[in-house]
Amino acid sequence: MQVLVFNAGSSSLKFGIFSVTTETHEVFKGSYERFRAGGCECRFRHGETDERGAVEFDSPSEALKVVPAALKRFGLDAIDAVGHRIVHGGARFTSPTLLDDETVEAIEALTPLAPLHNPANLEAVRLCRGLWPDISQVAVFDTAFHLDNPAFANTYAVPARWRDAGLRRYGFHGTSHKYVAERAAQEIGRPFSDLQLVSIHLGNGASICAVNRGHSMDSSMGMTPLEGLVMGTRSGDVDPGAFGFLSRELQLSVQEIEDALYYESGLKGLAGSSDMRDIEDRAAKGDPEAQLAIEIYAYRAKKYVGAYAAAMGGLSIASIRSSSASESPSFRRSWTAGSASHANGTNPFLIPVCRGSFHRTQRIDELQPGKVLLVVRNHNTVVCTCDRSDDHVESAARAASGLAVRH
Ligand SMILES: Nc1ncnc2c1ncn2[C@@H]1O[C@H](COP(=O)(O)OP(=O)(O)O)[C@@H](O)[C@H]1O
Ligand SMILES: CC(=O)OP(=O)(O)O
Ligand SMILES: [Mg+2]
Repeated sequence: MQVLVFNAGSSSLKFGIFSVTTETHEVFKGSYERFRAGGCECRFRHGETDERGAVEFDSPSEALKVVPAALKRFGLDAIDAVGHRIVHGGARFTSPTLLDDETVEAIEALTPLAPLHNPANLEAVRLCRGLWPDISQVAVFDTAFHLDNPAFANTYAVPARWRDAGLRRYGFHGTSHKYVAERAAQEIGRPFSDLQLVSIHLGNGASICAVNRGHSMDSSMGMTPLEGLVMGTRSGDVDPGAFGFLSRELQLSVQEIEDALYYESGLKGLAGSSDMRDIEDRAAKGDPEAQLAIEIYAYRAKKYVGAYAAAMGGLSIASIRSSSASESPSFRRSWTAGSASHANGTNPFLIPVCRGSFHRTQRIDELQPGKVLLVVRNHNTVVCTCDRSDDHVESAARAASGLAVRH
């Protein structure tokens, strides 16, 4: 079965064709990213072909329209099912779901809780439903993995009437965290259900998940993908007291504050660009603003790792799925800063929060681009071989093939 999969993210459009039999095998991988006014970068990989180029689209939505032609050019337009990564599935979507008018409408209703994502995800759904009305379209949800988080982790300490209205924590990047955690367990040959794992996902959106003995226990994102880590354009954690301050001092409306937290904050707010590659270039030339932005970004992530290790009562593995971790020397310096072992280049951030010592830790500067690093306590360290862009899409391909067969 040939499955087309879309991950229409906040800063990129990724898609792939999977051949799904007993094994799931990616036969084509396409992406449009680094959108700027007037253009973006594209890449298509198929067999021996690895084509890179610059094209004129200035948004993922523009790029989406040419995907069918790109697939046709590679002779890949015979499709049996389509899988879509959908970011917010609310409390309703607990598992992969066939898309029809009613489910699409329900996902659309969740747009206020994921304004950067659900509209982009649904554009891909609409395009595919228009092109292939008779083919099963399946959604997999970032939120589903976290839906059984314990109440002490997913409840905000706010008035009951707010909670009754639906104010609660969800968590995102669930397909990625689950995929990486399962692969981590496989790599070290231990049951998933035995491990206390912290999964660190650093992309344009970024989150950390405590995966406790096979289940998501907590994650740094909340009701929306705005809480938690510093991201490309999103602030992550900010004192809620900021709303009153900004309203009184700068006379900003709720909408203005929310827009700034989603679109103008994070790395962009700190250093003028949302892309770690730009900031790394400037940091390497000694730009203090860029250096501080990277320090803040790394520091916030490290804080969550420590918190989750403490919350789970231990830590077997930390995994990092991140281009910045693999390719930004300033990030790696900040990540290992503040530790006595810094001098020998190990990645010691876990030591203060773990009992015992590390048998051996992976040098973070050995992390290969596109790979996931696992830091394993009392085991030989393993670099897991999953590609950083496979996590959401592979989950979607499996789900789509399963549901399409049953449909
Ligand atoms: N070579 C690189 N070096 C440093 N950072 C990178 C590199 N490639 C990508 N990044 C960072 O990762 C982000 C893209 O993450 P990704 O997860 O692919 O996007 P999305 O969150 O839109 O799916 C970029 O915005 C950039 O900050
Ligand atoms: C949920 C989220 O932040 O997704 P992305 O990383 O694709 O922006
Ligand atoms: Mg992403």
